[in-house]
Amino acid sequence: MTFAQRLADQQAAFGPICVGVDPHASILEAWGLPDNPAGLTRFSEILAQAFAGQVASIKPQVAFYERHGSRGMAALEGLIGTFREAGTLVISDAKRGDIGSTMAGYADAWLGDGPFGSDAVTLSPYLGVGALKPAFEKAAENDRGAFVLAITSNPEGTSVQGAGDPAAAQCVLNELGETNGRYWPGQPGSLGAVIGATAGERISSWSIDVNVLAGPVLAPGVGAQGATVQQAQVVAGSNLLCVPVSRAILRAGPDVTGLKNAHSAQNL
Ligand SMILES: O=C(O)c1cc(=O)[nH]c(=O)n1[C@@H]1O[C@H](COP(=O)(O)O)[C@@H](O)[C@H]1O
Repeated sequence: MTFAQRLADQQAAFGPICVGVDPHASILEAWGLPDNPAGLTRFSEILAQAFAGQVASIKPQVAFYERHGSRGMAALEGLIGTFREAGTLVISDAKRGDIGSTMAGYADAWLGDGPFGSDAVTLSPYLGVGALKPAFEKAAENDRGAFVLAITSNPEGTSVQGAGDPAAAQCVLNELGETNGRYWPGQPGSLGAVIGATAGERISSWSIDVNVLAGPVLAPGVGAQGATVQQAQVVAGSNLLCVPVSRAILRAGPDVTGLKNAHSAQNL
């Protein structure tokens, strides 16, 4: 089954809120855990108790594992394996992007069957959407997905993403839509876009058509960055909406019931 279909099925059962797994030093401290690989492992165990098999998806931000070197990355491998075994989709937030030949290495790492193999990965299109082709091919071959940055939740992206007419962000969405149509004709594609829940005004002022994507939209920015789930619904247009929420959920930890309630409170 395609990633797009699996995401739709999971969200029909559990709702569109994806648990953002961002173990900032301050979150570990608030949870009474050390800022080291053992702390990350314990953090993952608590998250698994609260959410494995009980939410549609999680989005681990790999930076917070990378900062602890190989033992940090081992904790990430454990997290990915535990959640995928429980049937929860894992969207690894690695924001990769490089020339095609190098991209093939990233595609193997994040969309293959190795230790970081995930259901989907986030990608950056600055080297060109076409340069990401090895990841798109791997996604099609292995029933995985990708979310490519289009209009990010932070204000600093505006000068680059809004440049040109049509805006660069529209060009990214157009190329993704064409590629979805080629790999997954007649059905929703598994190549998604990242469109911040905070991006409503930019979408209007740049005259962006998000529906050309015909794939899922990952809309971060809800909670700590000030946007609401209703704003996220607007930016996704007619595409399937997936809403990652990190700090606004994790702040309720380490109490497992508190975490579950914080997830439900955001859900539609
Ligand atoms: O790709 C992302 O997930 C992402 C894109 C974007 O435009 N803005 C954005 O905040 N993110 C990520 O989404 C998460 C947001 O975290 P919270 O603001 O705590 O919910 C972080 O992991 C960010 O790296």
